[in-house]
Amino acid sequence: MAASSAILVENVVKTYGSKVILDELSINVERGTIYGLLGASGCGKTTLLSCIVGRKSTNSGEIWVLGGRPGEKGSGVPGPKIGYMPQELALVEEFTVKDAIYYFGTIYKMEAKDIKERFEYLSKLLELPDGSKFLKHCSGGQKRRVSFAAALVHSPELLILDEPTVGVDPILREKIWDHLKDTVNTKRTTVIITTHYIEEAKEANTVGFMRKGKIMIQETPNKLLATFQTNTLEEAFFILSQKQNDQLNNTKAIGGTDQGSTSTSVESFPANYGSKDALGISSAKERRSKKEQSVYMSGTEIDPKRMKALLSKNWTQFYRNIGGVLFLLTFPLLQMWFFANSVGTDPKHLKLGIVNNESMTTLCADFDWNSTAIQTEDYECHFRNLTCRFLTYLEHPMISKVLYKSYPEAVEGIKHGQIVGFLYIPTNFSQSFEERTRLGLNSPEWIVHYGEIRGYMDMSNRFTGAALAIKLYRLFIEFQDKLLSDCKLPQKFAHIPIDENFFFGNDHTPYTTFVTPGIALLLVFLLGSTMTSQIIVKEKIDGVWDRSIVAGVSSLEITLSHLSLQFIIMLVECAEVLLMIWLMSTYPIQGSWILFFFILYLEGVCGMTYGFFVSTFCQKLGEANIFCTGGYLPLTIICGIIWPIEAMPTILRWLSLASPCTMPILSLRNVMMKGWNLWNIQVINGIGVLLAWIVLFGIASVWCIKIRR
Ligand SMILES: Nc1ncnc2c1ncn2[C@@H]1O[C@H](COP(=O)(O)OP(=O)(O)OP(=O)(O)O)[C@@H](O)[C@H]1O
Repeated sequence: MAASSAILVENVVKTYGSKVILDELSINVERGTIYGLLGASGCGKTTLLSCIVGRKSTNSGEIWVLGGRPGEKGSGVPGPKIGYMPQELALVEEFTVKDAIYYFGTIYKMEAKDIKERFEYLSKLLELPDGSKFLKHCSGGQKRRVSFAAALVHSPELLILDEPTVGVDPILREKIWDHLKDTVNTKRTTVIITTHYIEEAKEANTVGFMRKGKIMIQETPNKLLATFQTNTLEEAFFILSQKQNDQLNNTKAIGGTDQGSTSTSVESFPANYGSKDALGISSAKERRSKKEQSVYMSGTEIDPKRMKALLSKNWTQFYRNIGGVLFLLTFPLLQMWFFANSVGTDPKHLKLGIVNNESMTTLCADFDWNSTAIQTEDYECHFRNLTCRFLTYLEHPMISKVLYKSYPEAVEGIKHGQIVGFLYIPTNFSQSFEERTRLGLNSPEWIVHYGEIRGYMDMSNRFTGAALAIKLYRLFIEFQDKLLSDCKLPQKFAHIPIDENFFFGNDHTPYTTFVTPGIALLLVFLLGSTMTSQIIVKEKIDGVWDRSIVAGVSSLEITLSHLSLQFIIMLVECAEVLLMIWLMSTYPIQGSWILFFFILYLEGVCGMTYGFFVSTFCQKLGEANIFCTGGYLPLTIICGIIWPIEAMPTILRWLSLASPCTMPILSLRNVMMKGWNLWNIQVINGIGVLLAWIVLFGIASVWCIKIRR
């Protein structure tokens, strides 16, 4: 009777974009009955069930479940009143069979002894694998039975089963139907079940035939067979489908659209169609706005028992995934090690060509160093064989000398990538250099010309070209220093007239020191965003997130349970990064280690909130990866560790400063190199930017969750 309706769906329309999935669909499921929802693949059965359990919102129409609207406060839906078995397995692969049943039992707030009893009962009934067997080692059919048991564990008032018998052998299938009929008869449980095995729906009290987003008919199986005078439901379904096609074609032929409802569905709708009054639905409830409904749906309750179950699930998932644990814990160490050993140190063994026209380089082997600069009694200095003397300065780990006979040969060497540059030493270099030194500003041009060594660099590789050019310049200054000293002249004349002095590091402070804070922050941001997005998107893909929500867990509980574990992982990862900086950096942290760690950790948390935001709109792991790594690359480019932000166009500079990395990098660098403390305005700015992004990503995530339902 109408008063006993468990589910009432009235003129529901659901679309995905412009595609109509549920087309003014109506069904009525009476309490204490089994309703078999049949239809071809893709006709919208799963979508309908998702709307009934509150997983999906509708465009229009009404849905009432157990006297309330799904998602409405106090309706109990989603919640423990429902036992939901989705089409996907929606189980945690790292669980054992027993873990899976206990997890759902706990979030349904069952006592441990009751869960144990039900587990034993369901193990026998559904022939579940051994309780200690890992789900990832179970067959597809075994997993489906575990999933089915998880929906039954708390003996719910309403069972919503999406193809529970797929992959189940015929004997067990019969057993399952016997169990369903038994619970319906003894406990007045209501069951709505979809199946591809049309004939097994004969066991249902009512069968609804669904096609093209509509219910063509809903009747008792016997009545259907009698009406269509067939022996099987399959034949009845076939006749009805043809009838619907004919009607749609006729409607089109007279200028209608195929969106109109078929007369079949209207005519054959049973008379005992439930009324909202009979379901005890007040008009006040009806007036409740959709907005209010969706606010509740986003879920803000926190229940300690459920939180415990969720935390335990996440922890089990984490530690049983050995590959994941190893990756998360070793990645920061490896990354920092790679960085410290590959960035900032001088290049080695760069091939430098030498064209020595002054003296054959082979003769340099036994040249006399002391005879290269001889001071006479009139305080003049005479140079001989300076080339050989200079070449001793090129015995340096960065340089590997390659001798060339002529200038054109050396040019060919550069062109063919055999050397990264070459030095050309003219004939009479020593003599010309002496004249040039002696005559100074009065030197004729040809003396200047022959008195200099010419360097040619391959700048297609700017790193090696520039590094070699700077090194040669410095080595020449050293060479000149010593030469002037041998000539008893002041060494300062060897230098350009600028006296360089340094604060916070010096001329030799490695590039690594400058770039370390940036690399560390970018790394933890990347780790945070990928870790959070991957874990959450995977949970959604597996269906565990939605299934937990249908079981009554709030989104906030799931989010918090995930984040709390990830906060701890991030703590360990940041500690690893700090340890590596301590071990490998040649420049000790001048400021507070605690402040340094705090900024690092905050950056990781910012990455996590970004990852969470990404997970709210990504359906696939690959998509989430693209957003995380795709966001990381521009951040790296504009954060100022590759090139100064002062060199950027104004708009880009502002964009860089507002990004979640640039200001925090400046703060961290200043804490490290200048010893700034928390009260320094630049440090505060860096922390402020991070906090602002954390809040922004949080707000954007909540907004995205709401609009995507
Ligand atoms: N998130 C989505 N976005 C766009 N289209 C979707 C989405 N989910 C489902 N659909 C489409 O909606 C239609 C109905 O899908 P649904 O899963 O409800 O069918 P079904 O009857 O349960 O099929 P099956 O029996 O194969 O499970 C399909 O055409 C499907 O491609």
